Amino acid sequence: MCSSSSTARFRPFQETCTRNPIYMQALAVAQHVNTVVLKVHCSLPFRVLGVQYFISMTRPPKAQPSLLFRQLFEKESSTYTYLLADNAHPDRPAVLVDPVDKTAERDAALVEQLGLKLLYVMNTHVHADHITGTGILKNKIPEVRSAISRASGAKADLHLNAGEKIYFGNLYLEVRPTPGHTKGCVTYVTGEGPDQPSPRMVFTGDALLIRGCGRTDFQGGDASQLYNSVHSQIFTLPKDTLVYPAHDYKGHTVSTVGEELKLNPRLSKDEEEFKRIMKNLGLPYPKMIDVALPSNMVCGVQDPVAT
Ligand SMILES: N[C@@H](CCC(=O)N[C@@H](CSS)C(=O)NCC(=O)O)C(=O)O
Repeated sequence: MCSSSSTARFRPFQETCTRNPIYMQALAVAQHVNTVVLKVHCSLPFRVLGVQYFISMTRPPKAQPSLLFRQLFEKESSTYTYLLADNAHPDRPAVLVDPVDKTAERDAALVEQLGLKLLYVMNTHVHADHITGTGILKNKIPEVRSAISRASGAKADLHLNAGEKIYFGNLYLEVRPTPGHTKGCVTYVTGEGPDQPSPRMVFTGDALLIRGCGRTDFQGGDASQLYNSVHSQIFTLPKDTLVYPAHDYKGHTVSTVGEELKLNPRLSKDEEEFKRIMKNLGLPYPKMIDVALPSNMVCGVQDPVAT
């Protein structure tokens, strides 16, 4: 609301700007962030040299965010599955990242309830601890295409290469190679630009976990490679980028690049220290590894009768 103070004297905008360094500073800040418009007639009153000024900041209308986003959990393997869709597009096209066989029915039902058109089921890598839900989803929704990195060596409808953009409506995920946990690991990052989600979101699979990272002791794992993958492909993203991993064992749901750069107890160290930590993890092999690996090399169960 505008002030109704009778003592206030109003000066024209030009005059106040050129005569008053505080206004000049405020204007510089406003121009810097490029979203704020200064006016001299409303809100925040302040007094300089006995003259009452008023300043208000208004944001221009922002484009409606069109991303529909769901983080879903499978408790036996502590796996996160992510559903993303372009809500503003008439078809509401969608992608699923890292579904699990045990919760594939739930995911398919959610897609249907929300009226989405599922285009791709995208895996970040060949998982060793659970069977992917990709095959089951393909059986339930025949138009769906499975996707995984070419480097994984797994069978899929779509083999992804570094830098590729996977579109769902006007939104997209960019493919970034992040080997080290497995040789074919990739990370998916939401698009860059005014029409894409802000802040950006990164789906890191097992390369980067919240306050942790994927193990490097099988499937072509390599600690040095993982360290360099995360530092070059993930930690170079803006600090406010939201980090969504494929697993969490401690109840975390989301982090940021800035938070992990500073607080990740493994990846915030130098490479030599990181390699020492990874060598001494002493984790038992995943219980499901012998059934999960062969199944995931063909993107999961292909025949519903066999489930
Ligand atoms: N106990 C679980 C497997 C736990 C495990 O090894 N998780 C992997 C990701 S799935 S291959 C991992 O990289 N963990 C890193 C860590 O620091 O925990 C099971 O038996 O399935």
